[in-house]
Amino acid sequence: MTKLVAYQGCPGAFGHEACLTFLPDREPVSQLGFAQVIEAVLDKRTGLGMLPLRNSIAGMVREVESLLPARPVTIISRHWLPIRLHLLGRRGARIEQIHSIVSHEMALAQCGISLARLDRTILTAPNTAAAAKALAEGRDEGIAVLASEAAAALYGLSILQRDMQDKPDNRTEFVIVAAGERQDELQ
Ligand SMILES: O=C(O)C(=O)C[C@]1(C(=O)O)C=C[C@@H](O)C=C1
Repeated sequence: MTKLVAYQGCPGAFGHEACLTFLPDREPVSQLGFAQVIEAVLDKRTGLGMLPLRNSIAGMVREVESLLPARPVTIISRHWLPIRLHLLGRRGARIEQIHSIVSHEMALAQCGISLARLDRTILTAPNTAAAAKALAEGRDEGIAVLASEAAAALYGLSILQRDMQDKPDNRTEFVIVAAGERQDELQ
């Protein structure tokens, strides 16, 4: 049976990249939110869950920080993933046309300096890759998203401006969680 790991978002999300990087032998399973990642683990639909806990610029991921002690899951390992955030637009879009920038609130918080310089309307999305997918499926050339290079390639978006993060060594600590406290019961 294929071993599974739950993550929040869709392919191209940093949670997805964390699964491919730190658990390459497991199949990543997309979940809508962080709470659903934990429920997937507790319901035994996946053996493990991958959750972002803190970022070197933006600090703690508050929702994950409060969920972890509230549910019967154990952190079995911790890993830092480098995070590069690029400004992505629809193919052919130019940066002058952009009126709004959309991303996950943690990603937006990592790019405060570049965003202040651009001075556009800021909108939040549940996930960086979900924002990229919605942009690709829509029609508005005035919207850009902050997301990964993998998301640009997956959803056919153009990179309008590279490396929007405030510091070049930006990184997020991901935790791998399992149900209960016994590591030898993992599926
Ligand atoms: O939106 C994503 O792509 C995520 O995986 C979530 C998340 C987070 O919640 O911190 C993960 C890593 C980055 O710090 C930005 C966003």
